[in-house]
Amino acid sequence: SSTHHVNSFFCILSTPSLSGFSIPKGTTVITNLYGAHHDESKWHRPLEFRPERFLEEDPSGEAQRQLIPFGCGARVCLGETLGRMEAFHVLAHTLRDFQILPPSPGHLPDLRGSYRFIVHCKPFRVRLVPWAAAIPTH
Ligand code: HEM
Repeated sequence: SSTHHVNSFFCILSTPSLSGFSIPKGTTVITNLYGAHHDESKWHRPLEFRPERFLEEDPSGEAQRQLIPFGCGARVCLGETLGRMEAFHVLAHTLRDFQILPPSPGHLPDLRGSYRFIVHCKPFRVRLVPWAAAIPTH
């Protein structure tokens, strides 16, 4: 959920305190999106792969309250609508047309990211098998 490891850098112009912390004018502040998305006080077992937590009907509602991959507030990502639309279309079309399989059975990618300004996953291979090839026609 955090492709951006951190948000933009903000320079404090006049706010004397933020969430109870005094921050001197002129301080550069970098918010930690990865930290916000892995905070155990906000997410139930944040490191566990449970995609269902992002469904609207998830009873805990944690993702609805805590997920901020595009940042928030005055400097929220300007491309959020486009980004969401693109991600939806690319994923939906890929999953509609292909089965995504590991290169060999049980050979799964390493899910640990490589953390720079943007989180990258380590290079891995998959096999894209067209559904048409898997479904007999008669
Ligand atoms: C999955 C795709 C994307 C993600 C996860 C993403 C995430 C972010 C994040 C976290 C920020 C910083 C927000 C903050 O500091 O509070 C940001 C800023 C920004 N993003 Fe995106 N973004 C995505 C796609 C795009 C696209 C497609 C565009 C443009 C077409 C775009 C344009 C911008 C701009 C202009 C800003 C700076 C806004 C500002 O500082 O006022 N982003 N984005």
